[in-house]
Amino acid sequence: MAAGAVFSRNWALLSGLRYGRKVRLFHSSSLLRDAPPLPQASFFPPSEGTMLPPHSFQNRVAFITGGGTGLGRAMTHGLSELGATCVIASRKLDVLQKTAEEITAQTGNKVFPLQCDVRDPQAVTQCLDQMEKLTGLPQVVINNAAGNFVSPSERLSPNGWRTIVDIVLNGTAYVTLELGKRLIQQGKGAAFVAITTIYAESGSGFVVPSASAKAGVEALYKSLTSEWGRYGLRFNIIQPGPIRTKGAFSRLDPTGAFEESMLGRIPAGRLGTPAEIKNLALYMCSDYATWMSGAVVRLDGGEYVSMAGEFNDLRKVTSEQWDLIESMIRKTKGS
Ligand SMILES: CCC/C=C/C=C/C(=O)SCCNC(=O)CCNC(=O)[C@H](O)C(C)(C)COP(=O)(O)OP(=O)(O)OC[C@H]1O[C@@H](n2cnc3c(N)ncnc32)[C@H](O)[C@@H]1OP(=O)(O)O
Ligand SMILES: NC(=O)C1=CN([C@@H]2O[C@H](COP(=O)(O)OP(=O)(O)OC[C@H]3O[C@@H](n4cnc5c(N)ncnc54)[C@H](OP(=O)(O)O)[C@@H]3O)[C@@H](O)[C@H]2O)C=CC1
Repeated sequence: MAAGAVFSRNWALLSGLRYGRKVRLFHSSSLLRDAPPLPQASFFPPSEGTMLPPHSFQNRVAFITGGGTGLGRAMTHGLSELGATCVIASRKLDVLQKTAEEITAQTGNKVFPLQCDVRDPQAVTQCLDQMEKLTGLPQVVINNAAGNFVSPSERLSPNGWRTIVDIVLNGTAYVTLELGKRLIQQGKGAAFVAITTIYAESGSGFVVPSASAKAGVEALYKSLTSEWGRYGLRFNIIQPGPIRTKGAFSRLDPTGAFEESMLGRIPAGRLGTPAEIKNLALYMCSDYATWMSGAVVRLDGGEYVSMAGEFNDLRKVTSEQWDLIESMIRKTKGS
């Protein structure tokens, strides 16, 4: 389908019309179904299992911000399954407790929930004090907590900007710097991973605070790679493409109108899954990746390069149209 047609259909959706019916404009609406994957997705089925050998994180401690939901929960589950004692931290203690209980019951390894708003440096210090008492310092640190919403930039208030930058950039900095200082003082090494996104590199309209903050996180991690390698600390970055989690899609595509055009841009023809991020994060933090530091790995089914290539829309040209185009090109003589 032509890009214009997809846009018109999305626009009709935003106006409350789909397939000629009025629908409620909520992400959770039963009428607003998830867009189906494209046919080529059958070549690229996601694997849900955990990739590394059993016990890969035995006797290790992992600290995961935002570990109660979405991608953070998947990474916590994987680490716990492979033997790690996990500490998960975010604002909503009830959500953390439920996740911690469920994962502990499934894996037999302890998951500790700690309440912490990463925007508050004092809360971060207190949370890490509590963790040190419970488990000691971690060998694995995943900075995954984030806030985001789509909004025209002219509608952003200073507090809207500050909220996102505080969670994403300042929160990651408070956690990373405080843990780094403690690890250095105790002479202990660790693997840090930050979850950013594909538009940290390109920037993106309508998510400007998030794009700015994620770019800052990448600069922070690349800088510390150089400075703190000598202390046994390594830093890597994952840039996920779109993955349907409630936290992300309720704030980035609340009507469900844009999922179809997202899929059209992804050469693999489907969204990513939390398990795919889990397996990459676990590899990055494992003993198989001790030479990996300062890496930025994009995991997006090819979406980023597909959006960037000038001529990529020629995928829509039919074989008959190519016959015409080719004959026109071949008829051209000289410059
Ligand atoms: C598709 C591929 C790329 C995808 C990338 C995905 C990246 C992600 O980061 S997805 C992660 C999404 N998850 C979350 O955002 C979870 C946490 N989010 C939240 O808790 C909230 O959404 C929020 C970030 C807003 C923080 O909540 P909090 O209660 O602390 O803040 P509020 O008091 O509600 O709001 C603070 C100010 O922001 C303004 N604001 C909130 N929403 C909007 C909006 N939709 N549009 C414009 N402005 C908004 C709000 O009005 C406050 O400002 P002010 O009124 O001036 O006080
Ligand atoms: N899903 C996607 O398509 C993509 C996601 N990402 C990134 O993946 C990561 C996970 O996102 P996802 O799982 O989708 O979304 P979620 O909303 O499920 O995850 C965000 C987590 O951050 C926590 N959090 C938010 N604010 C704070 C705060 N102030 N202090 C501590 N914790 C906080 C939330 O917990 P609580 O509410 O309890 O505080 C929540 O668990 C994020 O870094 C996001 O930017 C990147 C690209 C694509």
